Amino acid sequence: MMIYSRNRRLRVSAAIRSLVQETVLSTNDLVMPVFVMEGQNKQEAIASMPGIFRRTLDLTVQECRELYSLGVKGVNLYMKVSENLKDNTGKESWNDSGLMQDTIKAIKDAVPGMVVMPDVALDPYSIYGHDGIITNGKVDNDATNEALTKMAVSHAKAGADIVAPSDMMDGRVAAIRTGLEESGFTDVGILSYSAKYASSFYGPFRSALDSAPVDSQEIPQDKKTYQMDFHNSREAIDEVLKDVAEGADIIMIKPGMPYLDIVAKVRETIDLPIAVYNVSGEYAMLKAAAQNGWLDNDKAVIESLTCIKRAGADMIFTYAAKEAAILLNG
Ligand SMILES: NCc1[nH]cc(CCC(=O)O)c1CC(=O)O
Ligand SMILES: [Mg+2]
Repeated sequence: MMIYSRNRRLRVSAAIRSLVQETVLSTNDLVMPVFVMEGQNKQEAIASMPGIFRRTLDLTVQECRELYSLGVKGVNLYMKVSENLKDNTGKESWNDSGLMQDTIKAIKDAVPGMVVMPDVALDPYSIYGHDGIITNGKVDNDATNEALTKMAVSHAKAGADIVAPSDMMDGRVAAIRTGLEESGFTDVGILSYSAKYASSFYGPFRSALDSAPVDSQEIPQDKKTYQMDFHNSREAIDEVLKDVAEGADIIMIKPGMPYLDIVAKVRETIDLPIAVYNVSGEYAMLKAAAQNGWLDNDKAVIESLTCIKRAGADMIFTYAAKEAAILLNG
């Protein structure tokens, strides 16, 4: 039997393979999450995320300069909030001279071209470690939306390009959009974490910010009443379509690697840009294996990010953004 059609013909040389490549990762696809803390000229390593640090504002700005010169054009900001500033309402989050607001201003001053995307969620500011205000032992959806709106408007005042709500309250995109329009911030975009799952892969992030739900009988011990159930995928489409209708500019799916079926499905459904979050636990797994010599770090980084793009991501939030940019720049 003659075989006329041979797929291996297009794999014969590196040059042919490069001509037929469907998906190519570039620095244009990368967004770096950064952790900021109070103080000056200090950085603290995060044990469960090798290569990742919490930095004070001055060092964060320096890092943003470096990222931008490597071609990373977006940063996603998270604050380590002092215990004495935490309460149930999260009101420090809309303090116009809070650490987040100062960080946004400082980055936009030093690196104006950098797309600054602050995280909009209450957990780092909450004494309970929840993404919402607690009323009678429950996460109060509508009260939380009011807080998130104040927070997003305060970020916009500080100069944020795009606000990124990661809380999973219902109706918060519409609330935030209305707040931004009413305050005149018509050009500030919303990147909505639309399909965010209650995931065990967020563990290293929560230890980086000390933001896990606190151990108490009075409050839910997990985030399952607002983040999605990982058994479900059709529900993700419903979440995404609602956020599109409410005025989201970019939608996010999170986590990344174990959820690429969701990314592909959403890609077929909507035409807005899709962001995917390659989360802390995914990063930790890869680093742990690489440190043991069980995986080739550089190859695994580029492969995993390229595959996330292949599934349908237009941009990837990843702790490997800097090292990937260095590798891509050759
Ligand atoms: N609003 C909280 C938030 N924003 C980003 C992450 C996780 C990111 C990561 O694991 O890298 C989390 C954790 C959570 O929902 O508990
Ligand atoms: Mg939703």
